[in-house]
Amino acid sequence: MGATISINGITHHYKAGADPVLQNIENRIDSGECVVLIGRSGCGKSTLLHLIAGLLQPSEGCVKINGHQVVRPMAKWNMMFQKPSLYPWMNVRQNAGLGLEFAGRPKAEIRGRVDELLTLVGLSEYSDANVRSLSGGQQQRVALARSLATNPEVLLLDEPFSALDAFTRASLQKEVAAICRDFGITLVTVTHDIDEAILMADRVMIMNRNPGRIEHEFEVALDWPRDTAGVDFQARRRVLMEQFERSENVTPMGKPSRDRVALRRVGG
Ligand SMILES: Nc1ncnc2c1ncn2[C@@H]1O[C@H](COP(=O)(O)OP(=O)(O)OP(=O)(O)O)[C@@H](O)[C@H]1O
Repeated sequence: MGATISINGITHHYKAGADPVLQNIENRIDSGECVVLIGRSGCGKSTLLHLIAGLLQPSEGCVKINGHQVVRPMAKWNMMFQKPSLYPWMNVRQNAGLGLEFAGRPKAEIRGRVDELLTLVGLSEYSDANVRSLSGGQQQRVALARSLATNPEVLLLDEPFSALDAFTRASLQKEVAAICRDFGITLVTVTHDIDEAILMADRVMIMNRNPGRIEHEFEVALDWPRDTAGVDFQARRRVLMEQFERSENVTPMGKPSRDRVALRRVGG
C-alpha cells in the first residue's frame, strides 16, 4: 500500500538569512502515484526529496505522509541514492535483510522475505555472493531489495540509475516503476534524464531555481509498459523538452501550471 504525500508551504534555507533554496512549495502526491522531479542543477530537487524523507526539516511549512507530519526518517518511507551504500563485508542476503534485522524481525521471516525479494529483483542466484563481486546494476538491485523488504509506503529515489550503463539503467527504470505499480508504492524520483522521466512517471514536475520552485507539471498519460521508440513517447518527450527549456526563461511565480490537455492533444 502507498501513502499520500502533502507538501505544505515549504520554504527552506540552509543558512539563516541566506536566500531560500526552496520557496513556498505546495503539492500533493497521491497514494501509488509515480512523480518524477526534473530541473537544472541546483534548483533544489535533492533538497525537496530529503525534506520528504525526513532527512532535513524545512525552515517553514511541513511535509505530511498520510496526514502525519514527517519529523524524521522512517522505514515506511525509504530513500535510495545514486550509490547503493551496501556493507562490503556482508553478502547479498545479509545486505538485503538489514532493514528487517534492525526492525528485530525473526530470522526465519527475514530469510523468507529476502529470498522472495532477491527473486523479484533477479538476484536469487547471488544470495551468498559478496556484494563487492557484483556489478553496479546488481548492487543497485540489492539496495532495491533492501528498500522493499520493510514494505515501504513511499520510495524516494535520488538519481539512483545515473551511474549505470544505458542497458542496465533502462531495465531498472522499467522494473522499479513496475514493482511500485504492482505494490501500490508511492514513488518520487529525481533525475536529469528526460527519457527516464517519461518512462517512469505518472506526473513530471519541472523545477526552476533562484528560488527553487515547481514551475510546471504535467501528467504523462501513457499506457504501460512504455516504449521509448513509440510515437506517443517521442511526442511527450518533445513537449517535456520544450517545457523544460521554457522554464529557464520564466520569472518566479506562484502556482505551477498543468499540461495534461496539451499532452493529450499531441498524443492524438
Ligand atoms: N548541505 C547544504 N548546505 C548548504 N547549501 C546546500 C546544501 N545542500 C545543497 N545546498 C544548496 O542548495 C541548492 C539546491 O541544491 P540541491 O542539491 O537540492 O539541488 P539539485 O537540484 O538536486 O542539484 P543537482 O541536480 O545538481 O543534484 C544549491 O544551491 C546547493 O548549493
